[in-house]
Amino acid sequence: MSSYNNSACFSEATRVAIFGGTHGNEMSGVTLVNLWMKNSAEVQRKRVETKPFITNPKAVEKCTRYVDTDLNRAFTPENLSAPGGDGLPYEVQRAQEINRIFGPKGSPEAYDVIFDLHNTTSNMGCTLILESSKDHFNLQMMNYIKKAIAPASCLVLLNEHPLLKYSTSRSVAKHPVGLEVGPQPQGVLRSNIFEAMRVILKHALDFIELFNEGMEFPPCTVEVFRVSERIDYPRDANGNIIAMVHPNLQDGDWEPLNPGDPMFQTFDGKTIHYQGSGTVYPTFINEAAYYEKQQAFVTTRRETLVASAIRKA
Ligand SMILES: CC(=O)N[C@@H](CC(=O)O)C(=O)O
Ligand SMILES: [Zn+2]
Repeated sequence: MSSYNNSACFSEATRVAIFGGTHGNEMSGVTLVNLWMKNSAEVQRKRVETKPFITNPKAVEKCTRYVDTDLNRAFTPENLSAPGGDGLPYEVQRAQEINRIFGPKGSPEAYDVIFDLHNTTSNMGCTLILESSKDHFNLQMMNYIKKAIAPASCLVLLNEHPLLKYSTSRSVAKHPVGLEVGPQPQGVLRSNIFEAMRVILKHALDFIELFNEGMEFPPCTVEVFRVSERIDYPRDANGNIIAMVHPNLQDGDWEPLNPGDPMFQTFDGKTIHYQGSGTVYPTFINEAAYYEKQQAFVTTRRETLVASAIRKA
């Protein structure tokens, strides 16, 4: 019997996957997953079967983000149902395989939880990425992880923007969780970033184990940063970049950016100021992989979400 009025019930989360190499040049996730594929003792729990998995082996081999197209944008209904077999782009074929193994996306047979490990060149620290503000299981997990790693901090980025949301590898699972840790250059391993990622995974798996053992989690609140706007670099008529991230903004991920604050610096030294309507919290500032996506940073707004009590059905 539940001790709370409105507990949300979920079935036991026994099928859990850890994805690395969704982007083949993000080395902490690639390295941790390769390590756990050799010996998975560290990521197993009594009531959880954890499958470490390299999602884009060809990109890992070449140490590039992707081969044909970004795998972490490829899990659309169109791609997942596209006929064409060997004629399809490599990552679309791979998305279909991953959907067969860990999905099908949106079905009761899908994996319970998928952790997808990423690194960023931005100074974001530890960031957990959620795709839904209504997934109370994931919100409770975020609360647990934040408490477990304190006084170290770990922020939650919520991407449920109608236009800026994309079809991730982890979206195949019932409860998708992205883990983004930086700063770490592409193709480089940094021990502090690697260890931070490893610790978050430990707490996340401990949470799932406690849930499966029948622990009931009381209602709580979770501070999240909701994706609001994509900001591109200033460009000339030919589409070439004419300014860089301003030194005041560089490495200032999660720090408030107010209207009038410096945002870009042109090559001839002029400052371009932020023109928004209120305080925002920029993140993914100067991420290397986002030059091709015409994104200098994203703005977010801070909110507090309420998670209901949860327990095992
Ligand atoms: C730098 C990087 O790859 N970030 C991830 C974020 C995510 O997993 O949602 C991406 O753009 O796919
Ligand atoms: Zn990535």
